Amino acid sequence: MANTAGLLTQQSFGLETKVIPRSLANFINLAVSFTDQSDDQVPTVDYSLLFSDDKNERAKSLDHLGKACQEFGFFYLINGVEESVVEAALKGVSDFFELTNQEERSEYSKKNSRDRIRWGLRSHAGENREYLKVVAHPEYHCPTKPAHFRDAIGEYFKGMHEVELGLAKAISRILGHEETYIEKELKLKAGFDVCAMNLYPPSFQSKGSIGVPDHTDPGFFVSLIQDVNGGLQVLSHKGNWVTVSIPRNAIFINLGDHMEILSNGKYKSHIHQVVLDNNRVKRISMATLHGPSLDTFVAPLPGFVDESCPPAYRGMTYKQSLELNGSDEIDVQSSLSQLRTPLAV
Ligand SMILES: O=C(O)CCC(=O)C(=O)O
Ligand SMILES: [Fe+2]
Repeated sequence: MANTAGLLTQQSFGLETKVIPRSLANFINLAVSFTDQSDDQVPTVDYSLLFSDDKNERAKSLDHLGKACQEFGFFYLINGVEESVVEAALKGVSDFFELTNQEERSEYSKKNSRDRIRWGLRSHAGENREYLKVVAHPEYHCPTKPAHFRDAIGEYFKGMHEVELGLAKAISRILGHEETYIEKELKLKAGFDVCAMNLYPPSFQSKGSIGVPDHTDPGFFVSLIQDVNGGLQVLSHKGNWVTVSIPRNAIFINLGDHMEILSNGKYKSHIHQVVLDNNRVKRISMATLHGPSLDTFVAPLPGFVDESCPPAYRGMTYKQSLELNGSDEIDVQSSLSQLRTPLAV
């Protein structure tokens, strides 16, 4: 049997793969930073400092977040959601895949384009994962089995929604606006959030080494947690694939397509992929795509557009952009390449 959610962490050292206790994750992450290309070390942002009463500390951490958004587009967030809530959510997802049988899970296979819960099993050369997608916000949908699954992931969504509003405030300030600017522009209080809970390899076997092919995600940002490190890679500004090794008590944040559109390309949505490790390690991830409300018209904001910087993206509602390629809302597929105008860089 593979590892239990939240107990073990896997790190890759060169060609060798080791499974290590989660409690050693911080230490190992430090060790890895010496062997990684330090230029591409993922920044860490302390959520609590963004709202510090100490003016200097707050200004310093807002500046750090601004740089993380502009120079990376992704970062580890600490002190956002309590570790026990994250652990319980991952355990809930693990239980969903372990304590239900495939027939029960397949009840959530595609029924129609308005599905609010959807299960799928992909096992071919281009994609290898089993997933459960649920709409987490503005209404929360979730299978009722196993017991505690709904509550465990519901607590995580509640915490992450607060963090989403907090990050919107912080980024609004960084951009020189009043703090509810992004929240209002994206109508985040009615924001459309979808969570993809993924199991790799699907049913412990895969056909090929790709878990999820390279892609970007729509929305404001994606928050991601995982039970073992290794597998998720993000393409940095410098063109390097960086392995996402989430420190203990942190959440990985990757800006989404609609932040790139809103900022007229100042903040980029980054390509990422999941690479499997020859079926040797079971991995669970929970990727939540935090989006604007479905009726929000998203286009580059006036502050990012002028004569020397014309709009590099076409505007449309979030719903239209999710359906542009014939996908359903719950698929949360990117349409960024179709939204870029010839002026995009
Ligand atoms: O499983 C992961 O680490 C990432 C999954 C992902 O990128 C997605 O569901 O959009
Ligand atoms: Fe993704």
